[in-house]
Amino acid sequence: MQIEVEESLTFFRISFRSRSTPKESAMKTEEKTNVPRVRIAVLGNMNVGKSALTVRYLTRRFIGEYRSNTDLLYKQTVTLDSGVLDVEIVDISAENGDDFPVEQIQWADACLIVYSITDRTSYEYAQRSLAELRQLQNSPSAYLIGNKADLDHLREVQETEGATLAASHAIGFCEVSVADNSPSLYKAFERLLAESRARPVKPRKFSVSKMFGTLIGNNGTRQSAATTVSGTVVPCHKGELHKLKRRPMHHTASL
Ligand SMILES: Nc1nc2c(ncn2[C@@H]2O[C@H](COP(=O)(O)OP(=O)(O)OP(=O)(O)O)[C@@H](O)[C@H]2O)c(=O)[nH]1
Repeated sequence: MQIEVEESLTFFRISFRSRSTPKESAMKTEEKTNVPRVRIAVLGNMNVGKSALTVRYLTRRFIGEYRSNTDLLYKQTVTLDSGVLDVEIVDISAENGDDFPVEQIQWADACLIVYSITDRTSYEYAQRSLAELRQLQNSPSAYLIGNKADLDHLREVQETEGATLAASHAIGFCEVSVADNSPSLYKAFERLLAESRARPVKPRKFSVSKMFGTLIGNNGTRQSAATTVSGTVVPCHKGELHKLKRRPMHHTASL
């Protein structure tokens, strides 16, 4: 089954409307003043599950086929134990070729590098990406994820290989199954958010004209301390993302 992006977004928008009254929305806007922001780039070869993983984290849902040949920017507000955080996640389309997406990575405060344990080529892509990342000045913090752990019978990459690669770059690593809703996925995001939490910022104006849809919160199965509040999805065409400058990172010990 293939779900086109816009169909999915319509679904999310409907769900969002039932959640807040205009008064509540206004209050949320006010509360958002000075909300810290963290930007995450999700990087990996084609078909490793980048979109499924991003949507799973933000909505707790698994979308089997999420077809998009452009980068998608997700904006979401999450509540962690220590407070509210604006999270922006760019799901980098691998269909734009093999070039390392420097602009997207420089835009981000943190980078999730994903491969599939069933696809050695995707592991090699992750290896190259980590090597490229290391070359960048002021490179974002990173985390390595081996996805599709439910397909152990098709495994081409051993867990120790992922762990060794991550250790050689001094970053975190876990294997997950986005399909099976592995709790480790949420821990990976939370660790990245904790490492990359941005400092408080001035209020921002969201571009309604660019707002293609709305992502909703959870489906009642709370997986972690993070609770999704509201969000938007913005398709980012090549060259658009880097116009948004990265703000200086503000590291905190914990959220
Ligand atoms: N078995 C299994 N399939 C998964 C898992 N995660 C994603 N998939 C499937 O893998 C395929 C690719 O998932 P996507 O999320 O579209 O992957 P992507 O990396 O965004 O792909 P591109 O858009 O090509 O860059 C889809 O058929 C998903 O249903 C998982 O944990 N287990």
